[in-house]
Amino acid sequence: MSISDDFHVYDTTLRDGAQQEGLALSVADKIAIAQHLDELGVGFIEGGWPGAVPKDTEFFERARTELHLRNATFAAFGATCKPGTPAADDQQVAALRDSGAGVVTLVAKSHDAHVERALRTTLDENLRMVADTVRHLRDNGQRVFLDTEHFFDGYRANRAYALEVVRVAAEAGADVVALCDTNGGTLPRELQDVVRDVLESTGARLGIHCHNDAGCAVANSIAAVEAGVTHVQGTINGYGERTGNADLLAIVANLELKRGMELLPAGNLAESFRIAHAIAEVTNVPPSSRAPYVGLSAFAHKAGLHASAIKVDPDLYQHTDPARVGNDMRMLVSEMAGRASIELKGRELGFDLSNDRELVGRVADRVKDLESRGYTFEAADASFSLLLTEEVDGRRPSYFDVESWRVITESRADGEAVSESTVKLVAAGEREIVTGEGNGPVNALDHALRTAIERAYPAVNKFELVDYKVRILDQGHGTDAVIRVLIETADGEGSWVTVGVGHNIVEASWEALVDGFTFGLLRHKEVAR
Ligand SMILES: CC(=O)SCCNC(=O)CCNC(=O)[C@H](O)C(C)(C)COP(=O)(O)OP(=O)(O)OC[C@H]1O[C@@H](n2cnc3c(N)ncnc32)[C@H](O)[C@@H]1OP(=O)(O)O
Ligand SMILES: CC(=O)C(=O)O
Repeated sequence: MSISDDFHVYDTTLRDGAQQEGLALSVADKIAIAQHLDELGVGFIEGGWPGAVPKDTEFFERARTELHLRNATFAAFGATCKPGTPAADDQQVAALRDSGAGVVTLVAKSHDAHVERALRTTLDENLRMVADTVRHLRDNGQRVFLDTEHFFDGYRANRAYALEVVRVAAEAGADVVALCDTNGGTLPRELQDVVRDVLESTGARLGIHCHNDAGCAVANSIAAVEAGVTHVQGTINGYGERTGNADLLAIVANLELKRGMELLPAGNLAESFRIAHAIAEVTNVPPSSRAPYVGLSAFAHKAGLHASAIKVDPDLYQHTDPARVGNDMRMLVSEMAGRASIELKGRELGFDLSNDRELVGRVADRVKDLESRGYTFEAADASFSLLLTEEVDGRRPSYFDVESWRVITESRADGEAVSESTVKLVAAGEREIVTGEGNGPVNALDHALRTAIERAYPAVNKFELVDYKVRILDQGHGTDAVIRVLIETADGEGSWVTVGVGHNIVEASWEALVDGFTFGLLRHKEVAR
């Protein structure tokens, strides 16, 4: 049974979410996602369409033994029986019956044109298919929910018939009839009027299933709840066919935080950020940084004026406390920063700048100047931290003095190109002249630099370049344009990003590389020698 039957949080990531372009889930992926969903505390997990999609059939088989759900109940999704076929003789209905799922969610036509043109049957036969299939599964001891496909378009075309489908399903024993905005084109006020009418006309328990084609899926779902539905469907990260389904985490956060409803087990809303990102890892679809509540940018502040108000009270520029969904407020330092942005970012990085107005102003001016030359600090916290340390201490943190570096790339007879670099520097009083080889110039410089300083600073062996991004800044200039390089370095416990800018891609990379190593040594509390 679900946590509370009064209100259903119904997740369809594994079925409708998997209908998203570019998303392909293995059975193991589906099992991993189901575990996350159960941990989050949704009431129902729609696992797929057994009998139609072989992977989904296998998922239900394996789920029976491999998953021990604490909060959720599995729902198997599938269509009503075929026209002219009794439900008891329909093979696909049999697969739903045999899936072992406690709930079967049937999809049924409720739009007359779909019945006549897509299903190619009569309106009465469709009603028979709905009633027969619901009764058959109920007799098998399963709970039945019914998704009324294209309900809102169907209601517009033929209200009496759309209502009749809801009535017939409820009378046959469907616990919930979910009204589907399948094409996602309905707007909130109209949707709310329709939901109210269906509730009054049929008395059935209603649910809502929205798609985001008009950008209104979450708003429509909330509007439906406000009109009286007690079952809401959606997907994590809004995955789904075309523009996606309603984002379930945004719906739940809105209802819990703004309507005072208790939908997840106590405290679990704060797991939203972690679970949205963990599921994105499994789907291998980069999470949208601008997703409401759980996006990395959802509570990131860039404008100086915003920061100055946030310094007084974060609520002045945030609709809710990010901690309530497990997210964090972040200050972005850029050309749009003012003194308050610098002060708050400094605090985030461990510097108390509150009493040094002049220093903060100087840092803001330097950031604006550097950004006008192509640097970006909002993505390169580590370079900003070095800049700040330089202003606070009066000198840039430095662990080695570079005399010179050079790199050549050679194309060999076998067609392979390899790079070789030489780095000359002084570290801990010793002059080092080191060569490094690599499959590219940055790789060769990385090898030479770490070899040159590893004797003085062994921590450098933990550093690894995990990401490298290049961007041409003034695209009109072609190959002599200004280049920006962002390098992400990791040490097994965390990662940091540094920036370099130059007309030469290797020069820009070298600057980012040196900053990356310098910040890493600072992070490891190495003492400059
Ligand atoms: C709105 C939604 O997202 S609903 C979920 C949709 N999901 C999917 O389609 C994913 C899984 N689908 C599949 O694996 C396949 O499409 C299947 C197995 C369901 C059907 O495959 P096929 O039999 O090859 O036919 P096809 O894919 O062309 O589907 C159309 C058939 O389904 C029938 N059909 C469509 N809707 C329904 C319904 N609600 N109830 C019963 N039959 C239906 C059509 O009448 C047509 O039948 P016909 O071939 O006998 O004329
Ligand atoms: C059932 C379903 O996924 C829809 O109508 O959109």
